[in-house]
Amino acid sequence: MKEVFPYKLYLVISEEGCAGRDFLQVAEQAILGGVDIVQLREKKASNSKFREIAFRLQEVLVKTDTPLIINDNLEVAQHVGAYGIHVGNNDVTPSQIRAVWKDCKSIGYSIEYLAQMKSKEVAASDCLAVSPVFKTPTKIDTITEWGLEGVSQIRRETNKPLIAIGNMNSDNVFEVVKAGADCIAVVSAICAAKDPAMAAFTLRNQIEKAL
Ligand SMILES: Cc1ncc(COP(=O)(O)OP(=O)(O)O)c(N)n1
Ligand SMILES: Cc1nc(C(=O)O)sc1CCOP(=O)(O)O
Ligand SMILES: [Mg+2]
Repeated sequence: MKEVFPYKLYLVISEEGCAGRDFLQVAEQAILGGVDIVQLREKKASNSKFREIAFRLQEVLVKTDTPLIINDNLEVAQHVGAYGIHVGNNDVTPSQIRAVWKDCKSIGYSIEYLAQMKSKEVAASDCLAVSPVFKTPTKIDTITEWGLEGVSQIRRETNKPLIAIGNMNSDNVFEVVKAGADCIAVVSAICAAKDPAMAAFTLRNQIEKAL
């Protein structure tokens, strides 16, 4: 049987986050290096701009059959025919998404409190983000810094695929996977790297070593 979420290295990208470099080239290079799923996270774009950027990214991703996840925006996700969507506690809920987007292949949901684990929203999700594993300047409106013990604690509560996010880098991904993560999601470790392909390759190697 095909695994629902076989992905190991998850790039979260925005046009602005690539600091002047062409974000499509960054995505392309990252995939060459070992990224196998990409999320477009455009927090400030209008719907029409978000759609336009998503279509451009989708054109790059289809060449390698790499799934596109849209952050937050259900309208954009459906419009571009994305693989799935990622949402948190202040967004449209996984159960609302499930009710209206019948062929959505992946709903990701951020876990910020342990109490969420018993919720119907976790039940409606396909994969869960440990949000964040470590504090990060890339996203400062976070609540719990889970740490390695938090990853293991959430692991014990679910068999759903766990995505670790927040300050993930080549020095810590090995132990984060050992603690129970199935997939590592990054922004800076790839988007701010001089060589995104090499950065992805190094991260992927560490992940594979830990599995
Ligand atoms: C893979 C992944 N994990 C967590 C998040 C954070 O989602 P959320 O809590 O909704 O915060 P914003 O990204 O919307 O600011 C994510 N986007 N991706
Ligand atoms: C998009 C996002 N979500 C987070 C969460 O904790 O839910 S942390 C984050 C940004 C991760 O960036 P970096 O890899 O640069 O630390
Ligand atoms: Mg969100």
